[in-house]
Amino acid sequence: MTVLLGCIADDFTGGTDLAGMLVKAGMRTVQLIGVPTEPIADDVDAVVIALKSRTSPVDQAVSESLAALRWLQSAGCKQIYFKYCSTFDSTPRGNIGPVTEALMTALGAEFTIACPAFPANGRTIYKGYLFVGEMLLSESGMRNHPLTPMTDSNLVRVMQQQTERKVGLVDSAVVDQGAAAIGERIAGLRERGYGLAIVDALSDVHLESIGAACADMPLITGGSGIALGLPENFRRRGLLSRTVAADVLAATGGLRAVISGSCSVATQRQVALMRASFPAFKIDPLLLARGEDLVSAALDWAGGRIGKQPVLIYATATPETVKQAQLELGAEQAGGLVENALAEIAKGLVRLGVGQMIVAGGETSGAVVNALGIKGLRIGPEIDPGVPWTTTLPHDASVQPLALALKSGNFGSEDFFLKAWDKLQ
Ligand SMILES: Nc1ncnc2c1ncn2[C@@H]1O[C@H](COP(=O)(O)OP(=O)(O)O)[C@@H](O)[C@H]1O
Ligand SMILES: O=C(O)[C@@H](O)C(=O)COP(=O)(O)O
Repeated sequence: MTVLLGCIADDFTGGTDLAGMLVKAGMRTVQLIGVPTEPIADDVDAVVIALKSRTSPVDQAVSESLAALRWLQSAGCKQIYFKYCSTFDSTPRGNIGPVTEALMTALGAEFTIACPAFPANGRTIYKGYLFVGEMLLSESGMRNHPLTPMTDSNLVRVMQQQTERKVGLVDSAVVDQGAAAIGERIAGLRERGYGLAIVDALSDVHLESIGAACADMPLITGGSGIALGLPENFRRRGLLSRTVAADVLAATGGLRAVISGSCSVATQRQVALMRASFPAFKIDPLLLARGEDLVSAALDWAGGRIGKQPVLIYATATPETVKQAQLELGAEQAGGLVENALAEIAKGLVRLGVGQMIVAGGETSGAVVNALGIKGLRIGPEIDPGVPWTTTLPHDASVQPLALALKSGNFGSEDFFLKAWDKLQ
């Protein structure tokens, strides 16, 4: 088996976002949860190893990323991709800079790019400044993120704080001119001692040009956007088929459920719409803290209702309600209580016969995937930009695959929880 592209993602939903982009562009892709201990299937063009390293201590993020790199190198990968968030989520110390630097050193890479742009989801970069929709990153909701508040939109500055290597810029005027011009600018930067460049991108055409310009780089770093242009590089070299369908999943069946622990604006709208016409059960961290057995209550409730239509179990709440819970319990304890409860509920739902499940929220997805003991996911068709359907890789041939959609808090249209099922066979 030779895997063409090896990817390291700093969280689980970010991993499926990237994997979905690769599948959309024609690469058969699996996402592995952590560094695998067992061999993977032969029919795979790209592997994403999903870590939970976005906010872990720098040393831990670096050592886990290097362990992932070693596995990807042993699988024969021709190029390595480090995936982080399209809003460049990181603390001033890292982990984007230190992990990038460690991967560059291990790969002997003298230069790489950093490009979190994802225009389809409103993340664009202009003159090195990251925009979220109409707003600068530092004016968006990300300025209040509990773990990685982003208060500077200038990515050259942000990245330079996190790395010893000199950080430059490939601006949109150059990117507009296409791959050859980007390559020339990069060569110029390298001559002047730069080791990294933030690359502007405002459109998918830009992403494709950037992908083409990076064909020979041992390491690429970014959000999922620039993955759009990479498969074509492998096709041009005759390494990737133009005809094999990449998004085919094993058939799944069973009951349907949505679990939501995300309190992001997009998820709040999605939960409100689903609650209006489907059975819904709310998880309140304050009741959990008082020792109420909401896991059994939710499963008893679901057992009586779940059938032809999906059910929703959610902790999603407004910022005021979340703040109140955090004041009483502490942010970490409130989050942990909810994550544990939702993960136990996910296990119970599978026992009840759920075979198709949507999970909303990055941390929530991590908790659910770990509780279900999932080792890997085969990536299928896109539901909305950044969110594909996946099916669990069988760890035992007798176990039916589970269809899972791991939705980043900020992704997906308002009717995401209603329409997603139509994309399953
Ligand atoms: N009602 C609530 N009160 C306090 N914390 C909550 C509540 N609902 C969810 N949470 C916590 O908020 C965090 C949401 O993070 P996450 O799942 O990553 O979503 P997103 O992708 O939107 O950031 C989780 O730790 C979750 O347990
Ligand atoms: O690049 C992105 O925006 C996403 O793939 C991502 O990483 C989102 O993280 P969460 O919001 O924590 O799910």
